[in-house]
Order: sequence, then structure tokens, then C-alpha cells
Amino acid sequence: MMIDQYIMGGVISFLFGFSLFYVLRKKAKSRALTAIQRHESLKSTGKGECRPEISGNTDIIIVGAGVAGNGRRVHVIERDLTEPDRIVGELLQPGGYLKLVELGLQDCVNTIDAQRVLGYALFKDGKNTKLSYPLEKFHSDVAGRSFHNGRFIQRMREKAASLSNVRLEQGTVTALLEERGTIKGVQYKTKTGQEMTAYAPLTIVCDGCFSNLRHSLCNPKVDFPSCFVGLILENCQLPYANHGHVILANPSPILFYPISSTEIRCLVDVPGQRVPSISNGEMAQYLKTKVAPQIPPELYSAFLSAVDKGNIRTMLNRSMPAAPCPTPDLLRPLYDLNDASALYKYLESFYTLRKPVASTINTLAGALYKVFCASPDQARKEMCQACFDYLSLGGIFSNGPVALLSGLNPRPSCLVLHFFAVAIYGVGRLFLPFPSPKRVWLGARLIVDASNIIFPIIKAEGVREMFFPTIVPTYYKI
Ligand SMILES: Cc1cc2nc3c(=O)[nH]c(=O)nc-3n(C[C@H](O)[C@H](O)[C@H](O)COP(=O)(O)OP(=O)(O)OC[C@H]3O[C@@H](n4cnc5c(N)ncnc54)[C@H](O)[C@@H]3O)c2cc1C
Repeated sequence: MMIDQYIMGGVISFLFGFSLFYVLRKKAKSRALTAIQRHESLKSTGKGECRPEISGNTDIIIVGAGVAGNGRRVHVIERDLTEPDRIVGELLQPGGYLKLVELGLQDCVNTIDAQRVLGYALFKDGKNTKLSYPLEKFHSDVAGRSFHNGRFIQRMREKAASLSNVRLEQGTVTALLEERGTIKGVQYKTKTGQEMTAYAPLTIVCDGCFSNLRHSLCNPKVDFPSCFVGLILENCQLPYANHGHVILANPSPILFYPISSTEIRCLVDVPGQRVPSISNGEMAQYLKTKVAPQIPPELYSAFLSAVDKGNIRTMLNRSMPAAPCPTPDLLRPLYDLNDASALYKYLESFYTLRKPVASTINTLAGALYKVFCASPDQARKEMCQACFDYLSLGGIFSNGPVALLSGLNPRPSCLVLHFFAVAIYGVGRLFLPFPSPKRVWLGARLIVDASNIIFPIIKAEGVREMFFPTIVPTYYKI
């Protein structure tokens, strides 16, 4: 992951989580509305449980209350119900905000000093270009939002806990209970250390990037392309107000965006899995000597002050293709439920709808990261410059890619079209005014390089799932 993946990658999860909320919530909507009127805030029993036990059985167990989760008689088990303090998930793309509106959850960003985000500003070699989200066709409220992740998560948890059909409990799931290939429920440890089991026909595991359960369900191909180093800048203004700023720096991008009315998040991408040590001062030295000279002058002194202040956080970026886990047994017990076939159809359409969206954003994020990282290779340099200049053309040349990035129009065909349009644009420029043999050779390498970037990512995501989701056998969508 990197800047764009950070900016974009996050929306995958937001869209995933909110789509899941949506798919599962529709049926419970009338019950949920009644419940919201009755319970206005997160109520704790003081035992790490935020709702009394629901009588009767549980339909769905959800492990993890990050941005994903919700449903019928739902039991949510979350390791830590206190407000998270993380440097992740701070920028919600307009596509994610639209999902919040669709779910009636948009007020979750109203009381947390969230900032409107209207697009990106790209900086490269002293030049910059503003890329606005194509929001003309939407209500004026629709835009991205950036905020403190923990504040947003708590608002979402309050909403979930306010539903009478949701039991939100603090506990750590230690194992999935499996019988003949079917997940029957979970084993978990409560806040007080008690070992418990919970059973439901459907268990949804969304325990995030530090998952200790995923390996028992699938074999994910997790890649660790880089780390983010996070700082908070104060007392300064971004060159473009209400925009995410992407500095195409050496060796890799640097991001800035507001997270409150007084704070700007800075994320410095450091390729590889190791970062300079914070404790022995190497990190401060790296940030001051290698990073600071590349950032816009408007942010320079606030950046140095943030480094001196010392509140430096790091986080390993992970990238994993959005591959559905082919576990047909998973839904077998649902036939015991009266409306099992309806839920089955919901899940089926959820995956069919989700896959092209998620994989388009994943692919674009992965591809842009490779293009935007500094490289000694001349063909890659040409591709990077072509990309910056292509986006700077404005009109459909910027609207198309930004609509993909923002989750407003994440169509795989548009992604491939724009990616190769950039490559062809780069080659076309090389051929002007005369296509010398050296330039023809460079152009050919550029096309090969572009193909080598995008096709492996598409292959990992799954060509059929991404471009032809409706022809994928049903059980692969479950
Ligand atoms: C540096 C960085 C910056 C990012 N920035 C953005 C961004 O700006 N915008 C964006 O949209 N995305 C961003 N992302 C991606 C985003 O953070 C993730 O996609 C998102 O957090 C995933 O949400 P989740 O609910 O699946 O997992 P998480 O947010 O990780 O939540 C998982 C939850 O499960 C709980 N849990 C874990 N294990 C257990 C267990 N065994 N039992 C019970 N509970 C458990 C955890 O306590 C946690 O609350 C960023 C990622 C990184 C690394």
C-alpha cells in the first residue's frame, strides 16, 4: 500500500463494511428504526458489554467492530471497545460517504470535527495540479470526509449498539468452532477473562489486518510493500484547502490531509518493511534530511515542529487481493432458517456487486503506487511523468481516474482504459517530433512495463471475478 492505496485502499474496506451493513440491514430496517428511538447512546453494563443479552438464538456473529459489521440478531464481539487511536482509516472517499448516506449513517461524521475533502492535489518536481472529485451531479453535501479514525469508529459502534437486535460485547475471539468443514460459531475470552462459546448459523470474521483467524479460513497472499510514518501537523494551512495532498517524492509518496479543523495528518511512505529507528533518533534525522526538503514550503516548518515534538507513529502497509473464500459449507446451516434462501441471495449479490468495485480500487491503488514510486528505470520515469501530465490535462483525463479513486465510479473497464491511455500518451510524446530508434525502444519498454504492472495485479484479483462477476460459479461468491 502507499499513498494512493492509503487514500484509496481504505475505501475498499469502508465500502466493504458499509455494503455488508446495507445488505444485512435492509430486512431489519423497521426493527432497527424503532430501536434507535429507544436507545440513543452506547450503553455499557460496565462489564464490557454494551447491550443486554438478546433472548433466543443469534443469527450472526461478527468478529471485530472496526469499520466492517451489522444484521439480524447479531452478536458483535470486539476485542477493545475503547476509542481506537490509530493512524489508519482517516480519509473516507465520496463513494464511502454515499454508502453512509444510503445506510442512514451519515450523522456519524457530523459531530467529530470531520473535514470535507473535495479532491486531491498532486505535487511533482515543483509543479502541482488540482484534481477535484467529479461531484457536480451529487447533492452539495456529498464529498469525502477526513477525521480521527477512533472518533468515527466510536460513532459507528454507538449506532450498532443502539439497535435492539445487536449485542456488542467486549471479548477476544480465540478460535472458530468448526464441525465437518462448517463454522458453527466462535470461542472467545470475555473482558473478565472468562472462556465462552457462541453459536450462530453465520459467522463473519472482519478482524482487520492483525487477524489471527484469517489463516484458518483461507490462504491470503498478503504483500507488505511499505510502511507509513505518521505525524500530525498543527498551526498550518494546506496549499489547497479541503484537498488530500500527494507529493510524488523520492523514494515514494508523502500524503497530507486534514483530520480536524486544526490538525493535518502527514503520512510518509517508506518502501520495504523496515523503517529507521524512532528510539535512537534515526527516524527524526531521516524525516528532517530526506523528507522535509521535498514537502511544500507552506508545510515545512509545521512538519519540522511535528518531528521535534516526537509523536511519530508507524504502520506496516498490507495489500491483499479481495478474493472470496470458496467455502460452500459456510451457508449450509442457513437452510435451517426460514428465510435462508433470501439471505443466500443477499450474500450472492453482495459478492457479485462488491468484487468489481473492490478489485478495481485495489488494482488502481497497487498500480499507481508502482508508477509513483521513484525508479532509476527510464521507462518507469516516463510513465510517472506521463501519468502526472495526463491527470493535469483535466476534463475526462482527470475526472475518469479521480472517479475511480474516489469510489464514485469504480468500473474495471474504465481502469484499464485510463491506465493504457496514460501509457499510450507517454509513448505518443516520445515519438514527437521524430520517433528515433532509441525513443521507439523506450516507448516499447514503457508499454511492456505498464503491462507488467497492471496484469499481475488483475490476475491476483481474478480476471473473471473482476470483469465478469455474474459468470463466476455461485459457490465461489460465497
Ligand atoms: C497507514 C494506513 C492508513 C490507512 N488510511 C486509510 C484511509 O485514509 N481511508 C481508508 O478508507 N482506509 C485507510 N486504510 C485502510 C483501513 O484502515 C482498513 O481498510 C480498515 O481499517 C479495515 O477495517 P476493518 O474493520 O476490516 O479492520 P480494522 O479497522 O483493523 O478493525 C478490526 C477490528 O477487529 C478487532 N479484532 C481483531 N481481532 C479480534 C479478535 N480476535 N476478537 C475480537 N475482535 C478482534 C480489532 O480490535 C478491531 O477493532 C489505511 C490503512 C493503513 C495501514
